[in-house]
Amino acid sequence: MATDYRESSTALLDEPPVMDEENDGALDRVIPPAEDDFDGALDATESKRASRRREPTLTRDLIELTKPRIVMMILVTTVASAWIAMASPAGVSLSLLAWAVLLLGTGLVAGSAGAANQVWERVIDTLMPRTASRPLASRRMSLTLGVTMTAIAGLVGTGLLAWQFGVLPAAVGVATWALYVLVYTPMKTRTAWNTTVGAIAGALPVFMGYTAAGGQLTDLSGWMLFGVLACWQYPHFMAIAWLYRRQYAEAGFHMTTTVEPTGRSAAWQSIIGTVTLASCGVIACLAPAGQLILSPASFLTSVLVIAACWPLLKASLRFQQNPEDTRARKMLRWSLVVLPAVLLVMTLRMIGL
Ligand code: HEM
Ligand SMILES: CC(C)=CCC/C(C)=C/CC/C(C)=C/COP(=O)(O)OP(=O)(O)O
Repeated sequence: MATDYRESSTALLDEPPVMDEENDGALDRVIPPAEDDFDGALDATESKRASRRREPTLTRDLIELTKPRIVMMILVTTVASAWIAMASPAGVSLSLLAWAVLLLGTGLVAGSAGAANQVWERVIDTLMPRTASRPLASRRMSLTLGVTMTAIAGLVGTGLLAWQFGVLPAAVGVATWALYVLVYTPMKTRTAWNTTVGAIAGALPVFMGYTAAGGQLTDLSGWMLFGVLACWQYPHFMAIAWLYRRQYAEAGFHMTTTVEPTGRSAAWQSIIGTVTLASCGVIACLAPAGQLILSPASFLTSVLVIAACWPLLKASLRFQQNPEDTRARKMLRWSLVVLPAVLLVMTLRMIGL
């Protein structure tokens, strides 16, 4: 199992982020110290991390190279998208083999994108405690192996998708890969608009699942799925960008919280992202086949979407009142619950609830 990504993510959700001791004076002028950052907590964080740390092995490093948690969540969105597409006018039912190929192919292409990002960022990753122990950054894995695995996973994944589902889902995968690796990754050190590009890249995989199951690129439900995914990434990432703002600033990344360190912009982006995410979900529930249907099912599922988004909106509003780590961590936790919940409600609606 992955060492750095998993550990740091768990720590991110549970504890105050570890701040670098060096350059604090200079950095404090730009980004004030976190309110709940105190020595006892940092010591506890370090010892918890040390007790969780497992010996890196080649297998664990290969998994970690793919950013496995993001891949898992991408696969959740792929399943929901394919299910929803199956219920669309042009939808086709997927066999067990087709499901397996869809998940394997998408997982390999997404894993290849995560690996390529780590190849690209192998030097800058050494500058952040969050990423410094990644296999390539720590030099446990050679660059040749990293590049080889990136290429094999990408080519096999794309080949599988093209073989089973034709050109369209495979082409969406290639386009997503290119946007994430070749556009988003270099943008991270140039402009905070990188998050918008990342949000598009993170949402595009819904069209892999959607088109693989016969959905058309012109379908409203496909675009509402895309909207849910793209908007969700604002509360999701603004929380992370706040918690890691010092590490991002020290490493030279341009994120909303490093260019606008009061947290106000991050908070508003989270609020607007959550409201728009809920709106996309509601539109999809009201018009599952493209036309407005006012029925008890439309009403019930719309209410469920709003109820599912409510805790995230509340967390974002509380963060807006007072941007601090505990509130950001709540936003992040809720983001990871809200996405599968909204996708579940949308799926139930589309398949005929
Ligand atoms: C603008 C887009 C996004 C950015 C910048 C972003 C960034 C991040 C970062 C930096 C982390 C924390 C990792 C750590 O603690 O080291 C994270 C966690 C995570 N992200 Fe995202 N992410 C984005 C979009 C997505 C998308 C599209 C998905 C999947 C659908 C996703 C799923 C996750 C998951 C599941 C976690 C794991 C939290 C955990 O480890 O428990 N993210 N993200
Ligand atoms: C099918 C396919 C190609 C899927 C790709 C999925 C994809 C593009 C996910 C993007 C999510 C994203 C922007 C993560 C943050 O990366 P980061 O580089 O900011 O994270 P880091 O700082 O942890 O490296």
